[in-house]
Amino acid sequence: MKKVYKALTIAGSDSGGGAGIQADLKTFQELKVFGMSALTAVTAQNTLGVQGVYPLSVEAVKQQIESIGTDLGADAVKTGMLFSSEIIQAVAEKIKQFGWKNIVVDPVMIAKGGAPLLQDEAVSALKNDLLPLATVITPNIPEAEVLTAMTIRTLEDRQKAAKRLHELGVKYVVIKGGHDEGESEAVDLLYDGEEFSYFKSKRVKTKHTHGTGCTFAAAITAELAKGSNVKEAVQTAKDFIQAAIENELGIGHGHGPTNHWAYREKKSVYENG
Ligand SMILES: Nc1ncnc2c1ncn2[C@@H]1O[C@H](COP(=O)(O)OP(=O)(O)OP(=O)(O)O)[C@@H](O)[C@H]1O
Ligand SMILES: Cc1ncc(COP(=O)(O)O)c(N)n1
Repeated sequence: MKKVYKALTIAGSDSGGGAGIQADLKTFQELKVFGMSALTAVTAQNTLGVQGVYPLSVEAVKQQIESIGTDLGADAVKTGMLFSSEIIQAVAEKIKQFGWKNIVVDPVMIAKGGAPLLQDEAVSALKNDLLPLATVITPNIPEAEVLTAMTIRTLEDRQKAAKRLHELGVKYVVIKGGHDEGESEAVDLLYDGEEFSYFKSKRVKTKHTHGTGCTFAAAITAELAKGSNVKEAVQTAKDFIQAAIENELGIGHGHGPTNHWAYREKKSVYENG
């Protein structure tokens, strides 16, 4: 029988469909991976901002993961908005219990509009409990600054931050360059503990970048689930997010979502000649 690859996202719901579990599940589907989810919080959210945050109980989070772990299993796991230290500890415990591999941690802290999606005191739980289990971590520049307690201005700063994150036990560190706005290219840096690799693309001038981080990390997760190595997975994720940003949908009145089906359409153009 044909192997079905499966990925689990442990994250918050974005009612607007551009970020959070919605972005993750759409991305998994586009990359032909069966998507499953454990919700940590429900947000009332649209392209204009976050109107409400409703965390779930630790018990509810644990039980969802338990339901998946005792039946379906997962070839890769992504974490997104985790909200509190209690939820982070429960997630870490369950990942260990089921012996899951290919763990992608997107350390979501603040939504683009400024709404906090992680409590301040939860940063140490993230560092101490979850990062040692992570295969890949994908902070943007502000998140990397919080996790390393350093200011990041130059590429050398980013390299230094990546080394610090690697010391916390993460195998591969990707520090994304979406926030490096003065540049004409969007450059993501990957550190594997020995060397740095750079993934570059043309920076798109657009305000429709809601959920880029979630989508990028979900694409890495899907590719790891299918057996790609981390470098290959990051390259596919970079191509996926570039297509999703370039082919904007232009919906909503604020910062709109990216186009999750653009990569598939672009690929089929190539494949069909
Ligand atoms: N304007 C842009 N043009 C091209 N690529 C971009 C642009 N903005 C972000 N990216 C890419 O999108 C991915 C996500 O990067 P970013 O730094 O925006 O993450 P993020 O801030 O966590 O996203 P978000 O918080 O919006 O979900 C990276 O691969 C980055 O290079
Ligand atoms: C539920 C949830 N998870 C993650 C994000 C981050 O995405 P962004 O920074 O693009 O708003 C979000 N807005 N909502």
